[in-house]
Amino acid sequence: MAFKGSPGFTHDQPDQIGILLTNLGTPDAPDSGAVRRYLAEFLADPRIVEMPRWLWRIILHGVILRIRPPKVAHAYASVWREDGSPLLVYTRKQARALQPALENLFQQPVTVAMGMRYGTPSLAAGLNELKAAGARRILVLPLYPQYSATTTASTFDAIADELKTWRWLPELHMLTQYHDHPGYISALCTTIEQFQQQHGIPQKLLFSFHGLPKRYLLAGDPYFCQCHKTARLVAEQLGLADDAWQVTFQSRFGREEWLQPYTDFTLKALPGEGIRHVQVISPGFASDCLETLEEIDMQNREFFLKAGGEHFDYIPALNDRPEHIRFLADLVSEHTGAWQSVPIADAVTREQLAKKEGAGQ
Ligand SMILES: C=CC1=C(C)c2cc3[nH]c(cc4nc(cc5[nH]c(cc1n2)c(C)c5CCC(=O)O)C(CCC(=O)O)=C4C)c(C)c3C=C
Ligand SMILES: [Fe+2]
Ligand SMILES: [Fe+2]
Repeated sequence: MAFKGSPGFTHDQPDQIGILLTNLGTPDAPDSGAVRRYLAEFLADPRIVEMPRWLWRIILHGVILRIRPPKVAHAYASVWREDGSPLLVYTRKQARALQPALENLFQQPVTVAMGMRYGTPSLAAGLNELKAAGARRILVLPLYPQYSATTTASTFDAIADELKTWRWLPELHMLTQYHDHPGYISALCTTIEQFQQQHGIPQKLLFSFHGLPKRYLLAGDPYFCQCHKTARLVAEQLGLADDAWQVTFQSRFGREEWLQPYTDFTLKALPGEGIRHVQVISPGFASDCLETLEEIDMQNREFFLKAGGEHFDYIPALNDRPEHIRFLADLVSEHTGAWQSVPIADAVTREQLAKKEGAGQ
C-alpha cells in the first residue's frame, strides 16, 4: 500500500501548532435524501449501535432508513438557518473565534480547523487542512465535555483511520473530556446567571444530557457519572438547594432502556408536583443543534406547557459566547504547554532560507 505523501510540508517550514475542533456532524440539507445519507453513516458506526452487525444492517436498511429520514428532515427544517445547520454554524463560529484567542495567548501562529465525525466537513478534511498549513503538532479537541465511547472514542477511530494513510505523522494529542474543568463549570455558571438575570429564577433547573443505552453504562462507559459530576459542580457553584435542580437524559432512540430519568417524562410530570417554572440547560452540547433547539426548546416545551406548566425556558448552549471561547483557549493552552515552549524559530523559515541563498551562503 502507498502512504500519502505530505506535499504541505517541506523541511524548511516551521512546525506550527494546529488545533482540530471536532463535533458530531449534521446533514448537508434539511431534506430526506441528505438526512438518509447522514443517518446511514452515523448509525453504521459500531461505537453508536453495539449489536451484531448482520442483525443491525437488516434493521437499519430494512426499517430505520426507510421510515426515519422524512420525519427527521422535517425537524431539521424547523431549526435550519440561512447559513446552514445550527450545529455546523456554531462549531464554525467557535473555530473562527478560537484562532485569534490562541494566537494572542501563544504569541505565535496557530491554525484552527474544524471537522465533523459524520458528514461534512470530515475529520480527514480538517486534518488535511492543518497539514497544508504546516501544522506538525496537532491537538484534537472533541467538543464533547463528557467522555463516551459513542462520541469521543468514535472520533479517535476516525482520526486514526485518516492518519493510517499518512506517511509523516504529526505529533498528536487528543483530549478526551473536560466535564469537571473549572473553566467549563464557570462558563456554565456565568451563562445560567446571566440568563436568570433576564428570565428570573425557576423553581427547578433541569440539566438535560443526551442519553445512551443503559447497557453501555453497565459495560463501563463513564459518561453517566461525568454528566452527574458536571451538574453537581454547577449546582454547588451556584449554591442551589438540592430540590432546585435535577439531571435528566434526552434523545432516546430505539426500544431498549436508556439512561434515566428521561427528560420528556420528567417535564410531563413536574407540573403535577407543583413545578410551574422550569429552566432547561443541556451542558453536554457545546453547540446548539437539533437536539436542543427542536427537541428541548420546541417538543419538550410543549410537553411541559400541555401538562400544566406555565413558564418554560431553554438556556442556550455555550456556543461562541466569549467565556466559552476563553475557556477553550485556556484548555488548549494547558494541553499544548510543551509545544509552546519549543521555539518554532528552531526551524528555518522559507524567508530565512531565501535570504541565505540570496547572500550566497
Ligand atoms: C442511536 C444511538 C445514539 C447514540 C448512542 C447517541 C449518542 C450521542 N449523541 C450525541 C450528540 C448528538 N446526537 C445528535 C443527533 C442524533 N443522535 C442520534 C442517535 C444516537 N446518539 C440520532 C439518530 C441523531 C440524529 C437525529 C435523529 O435521527 O433523531 C446530535 C444533533 C446533530 C445535529 O445535526 O444537530 C448531537 C449533537 C451525544 C453527545 C451522544 C452521547 C453521549
Ligand atoms: Fe422566560
Ligand atoms: Fe445522538
